[in-house]
Amino acid sequence: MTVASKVTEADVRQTVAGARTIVVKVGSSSLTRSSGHLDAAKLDALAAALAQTALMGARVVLVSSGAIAAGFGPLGFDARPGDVATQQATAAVGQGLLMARYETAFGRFGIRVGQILITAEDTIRPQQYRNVQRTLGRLLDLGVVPIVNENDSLASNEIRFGDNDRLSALVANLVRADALVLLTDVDALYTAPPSQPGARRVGFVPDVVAAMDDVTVTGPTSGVGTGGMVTKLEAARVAAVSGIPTVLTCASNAGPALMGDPVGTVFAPVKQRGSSRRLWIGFAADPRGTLVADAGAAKAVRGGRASLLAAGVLEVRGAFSAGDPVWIDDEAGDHLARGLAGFDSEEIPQMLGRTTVQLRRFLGDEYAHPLVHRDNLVLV
Ligand SMILES: Nc1ncnc2c1ncn2[C@@H]1O[C@H](COP(=O)(O)OP(=O)(O)O)[C@@H](O)[C@H]1O
Ligand SMILES: N[C@@H](CCC(=O)OP(=O)(O)O)C(=O)O
Repeated sequence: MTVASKVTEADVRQTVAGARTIVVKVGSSSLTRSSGHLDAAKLDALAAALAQTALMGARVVLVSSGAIAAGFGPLGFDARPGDVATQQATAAVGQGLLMARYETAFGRFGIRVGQILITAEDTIRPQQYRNVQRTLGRLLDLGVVPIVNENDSLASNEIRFGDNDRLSALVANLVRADALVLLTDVDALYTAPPSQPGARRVGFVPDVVAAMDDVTVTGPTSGVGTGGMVTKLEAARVAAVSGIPTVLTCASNAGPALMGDPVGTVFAPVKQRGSSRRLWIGFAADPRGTLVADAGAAKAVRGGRASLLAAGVLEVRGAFSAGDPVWIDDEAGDHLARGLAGFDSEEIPQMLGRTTVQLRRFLGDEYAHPLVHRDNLVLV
């Protein structure tokens, strides 16, 4: 949508109702019973609401949690496991069961589903990023509803999304969605956790960045979900700065939310859509190291159109591989930008302070490249 200076709730709801491409995220808490086990009736109801939207011509991507919830019962556990290794094994069992349920549920409407499992690590590698983007695009062209989850069984503890909220915002950005719908176990955002006396429902958030200071949010309270309201606001923020409106409500409101009815909380986009690749670099994962720019390089990077050349870098910190996200800091230690490194951290010390001509002469053609190319760099 075009972002006017005073966008109203009705404008944003209308954009959601008319969205051609929609990413819907459903949390574990909305797919489970109070025991934490998967609730097939809830899953069926959600699939029915999404199928209706898809049959009306929308391109729908579902980001679904629930692998661990679906897996622990069949494995004989009483509750969701707490340790990472058992969670990963449980997700390996549960993910297949979850997909089987979705296949049946969408199949009733003649709709095919396709599974995409993503690790945070995948999302920061340019090749993988393009592959995910291309596959999702092709699935949507084929009329399939892609069902995305974090690849829990392979994700490393250090670098993982954990919750699926931020992943859904990144997917929305990747498929250039017109709307993001976050379905959870509360009907809306409240000014404080709903269990607190005096918490008021918020219907419209014109500026999510400003709103983050005005509401009190906590992590999960259900014992099933992972990120709570904190990561949902973060997802709404990522979507908003990607130019995408977000609706947050409970899963039973999925149908009305997609129709643009006044349910839940709607977040306006805060600026025009940026390049999805750049946004991805900006939000996908935590930087693994730092390149310290000298004053000249810092000025060039701040200008917004320059690559970071080895000639202007004083120091490299941290251990990372080519393609990993890194901070670009100035000499005072302030962050200037995030970017994807062009080289492994071990290769960089010999390159520091050298011009492109010197790099070619002393180290060879393969080193005559920027440490971070401007296409892979986002100012912070
Ligand atoms: N300000 C708030 N407004 C609404 N809900 C909140 C707020 N702060 C915390 N919460 C809690 O966030 C929970 C949803 O997060 P979570 O359990 O992680 O869900 P999901 O599994 O859908 O990701 C709600 O059950 C609610 O209790
Ligand atoms: N990837 C995990 C989801 C983790 C989780 O609970 O996320 P969420 O419900 O979004 O807080 C799973 O499928 O079990």
